Amino acid sequence: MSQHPTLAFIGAGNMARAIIGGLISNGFPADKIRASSPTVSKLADLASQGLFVSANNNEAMLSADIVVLAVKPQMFKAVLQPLAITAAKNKPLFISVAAGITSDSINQWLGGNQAIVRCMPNTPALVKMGANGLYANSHVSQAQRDQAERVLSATGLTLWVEQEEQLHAVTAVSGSGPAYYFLFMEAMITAAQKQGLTKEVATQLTLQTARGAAEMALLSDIDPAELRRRVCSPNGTTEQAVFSFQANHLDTLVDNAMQACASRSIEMAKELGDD
Ligand SMILES: NC(=O)C1=CN([C@@H]2O[C@H](COP(=O)(O)OP(=O)(O)OC[C@H]3O[C@@H](n4cnc5c(N)ncnc54)[C@H](OP(=O)(O)O)[C@@H]3O)[C@@H](O)[C@H]2O)C=CC1
Ligand SMILES: O=C(O)[C@@H]1CCC=N1
Repeated sequence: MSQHPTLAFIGAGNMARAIIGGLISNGFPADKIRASSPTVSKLADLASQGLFVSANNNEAMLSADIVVLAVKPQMFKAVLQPLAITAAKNKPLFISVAAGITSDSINQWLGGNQAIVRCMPNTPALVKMGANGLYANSHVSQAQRDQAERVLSATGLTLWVEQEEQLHAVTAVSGSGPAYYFLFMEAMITAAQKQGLTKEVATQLTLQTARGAAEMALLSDIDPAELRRRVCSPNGTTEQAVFSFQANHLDTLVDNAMQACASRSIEMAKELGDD
C-alpha cells in the first residue's frame, strides 16, 4: 500500500465534504479519494478537484482501503446491505460517521466479520480544526486503528474512547457542539446590533472573540473557569453579564441541551438499529 490509503466516501453531503476538504487542504491526494451518491451531477465539484465520483456505491468502494460511511443514519441499513458482497471480497476498513448507529448493526448489515471504526467527527474538519471521537470494534487490527487515526488526524483532534456507549456523549459535546457555538454567535450578533453596532461590526467582533477565547483556552495551562475570572474585574462590566447568565441558569440550560442530544443518539440506536 502506498503512503496514502484509497478512501471511498459513501454519501457526499455536509460531513463527507467537510472531511474531504480538510484532507485535501492537508495534502491528501484527491486522486486517492472516491465519492458516491445517487445524483452524480451533485458531485461535479468533487470530480473537478480530481476525485473519482460515481452514482454506484459498490463501484466507488471497489479496492478501497477505507470506506467512509457518510449517509444519514436513517439510510444506513438500505445503503449497507447491498455492499455486503463487495465487503466480504475486499475486506476494507469501514469508518462510520453516523450518529447513533452501532458497530454491531453496521457489521450485521455488511454481512459480518467487518472491521469497523465508528467516528463522531464535526464539520470544522473542513478547516482542519475538527474534533473526532473514535471507537474500534473487535475486528479492527492495530494497523487499521493506526491508519484510521492517521487519516482522521489530518482533519483535527482525534481521540479514542474505550466504550462504544461513550460516543453518545462525544456526539453531545463535539459532534453537535459546533451548532451550539454558532447559536451563541447568532445571539451575540443580534444583541450587539440592538446595542447599536452594524451587523458587519457585530459579526466580526463576535467571531474574533470566539476564536480568541478558544485559542487562548487551548494554548493556556489555565482552566476556562480561571480564564473567565480574569476577564471579570471586581465590580466591573463582565461580572454583570456573568451574574445574568448564572441567574438564568446557563449551566442547567447547557446540561439539559446536551442530555437531549445524547438521549436522541441513544434513541436512534434503538429506533434504527438491528442489535
Ligand atoms: N452534519 C454534521 O455536522 C455531522 C454529521 N454526522 C453524520 O454524518 C452523516 C451524514 O450527515 P450529513 O452529511 O449532515 O448529511 P447530508 O444529507 O448532507 O449527506 C448525506 C449524503 O448521502 C447521500 N445519499 C443519499 N442516499 C444515498 C445512497 N443511497 N447512497 C449513497 N449516498 C446517498 C446524499 O446524496 P443526495 O444529496 O443526493 O441525497 C448526501 O450526499 C450522518 O450519518 C450524520 O449522523 C456526524 C457528525 C456531524
Ligand atoms: O444532528 C445530527 O444528527 C448530526 C450528528 C452530529 C451532528 N450532526
